[in-house]
Amino acid sequence: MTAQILDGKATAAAIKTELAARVEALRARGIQPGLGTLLVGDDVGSQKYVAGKHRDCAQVGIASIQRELPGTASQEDIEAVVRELNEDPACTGYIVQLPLPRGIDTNRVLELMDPAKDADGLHPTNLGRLVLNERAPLPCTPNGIVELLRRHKVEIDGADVAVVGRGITVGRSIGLLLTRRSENATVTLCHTGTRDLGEHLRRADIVVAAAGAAHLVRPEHIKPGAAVLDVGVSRDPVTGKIAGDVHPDVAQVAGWLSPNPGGVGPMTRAMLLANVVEAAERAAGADRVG
Ligand SMILES: Nc1nc(=O)c2c([nH]1)NC[C@@H]1CN(c3ccc(C(=O)N[C@@H](CCC(=O)O)C(=O)O)cc3)C=[N+]21
Repeated sequence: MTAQILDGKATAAAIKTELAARVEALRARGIQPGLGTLLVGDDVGSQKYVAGKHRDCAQVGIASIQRELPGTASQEDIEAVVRELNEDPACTGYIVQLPLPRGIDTNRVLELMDPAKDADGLHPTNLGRLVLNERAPLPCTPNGIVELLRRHKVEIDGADVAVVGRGITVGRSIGLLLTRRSENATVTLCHTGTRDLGEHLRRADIVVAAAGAAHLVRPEHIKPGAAVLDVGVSRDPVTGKIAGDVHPDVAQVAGWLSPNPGGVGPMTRAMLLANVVEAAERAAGADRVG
């Protein structure tokens, strides 16, 4: 038996179709959602990601606002663009593409963003709201993972989840989503200081591998039938090829496996669009109340 595929590409396409209908409804009321991106420097990978986000926007009817600064931009230059995007009514949500160049205080830039326009769901205010169970844009990758599991009817309620990696964008925030009453999972956060990673992985019904360590999660770590999500991206030091955190042979043991690429990545992008649409809907609702 090989694992069933958690098909992020197809699921993201379905979500985009749903979002297109919501955008259409907003536009019928005279509201045009717009996603802004701020890209600093000329990293080819970052340029590619940002271009992909604008392509996604075009597909669902969201307008694009593209801002770019050279890699030599100062803290003040970057903050000036953030202030502009905060003020721009055409921009209903935006992201500052990470990483920012060396020497830039990233947290100071992110804190300057209007939390109501935070399409990544990673603004400190919004992470705080998540802790407090208040409505807020949700972090895109964790939200994409939950949505991918839901739409494949993988049982989350009561599941033991092992998360590998304590990065801000995935590891540290996904437990906040999965332990809400609506998801009801039990979550263990593993990291490089975890004494016996295998012990935690072997008891997990769901494994989220987000460490950025090539093929760290191996078939002998996986409980037969478990759902495994491969979030990591790293370069194999030997072959130079891009590798996920999950060894390919895990497919022989797992019940569900998200491919990489084609799994969590497209879901992250779909959830970014969802945050933009929701922010525009929220703003429209606030308008109505006056
Ligand atoms: N403010 C900010 N927000 C981000 O969300 C953010 C960021 N900065 N910096 C960089 C990382 C990386 N990231 C990816 C999202 C989707 C794919 C994705 O869809 N990948 C395709 C691969 C296809 C391709 O390479 O185009 C897949 O997994 O199938 C990849 C990478 C978001 N990031």
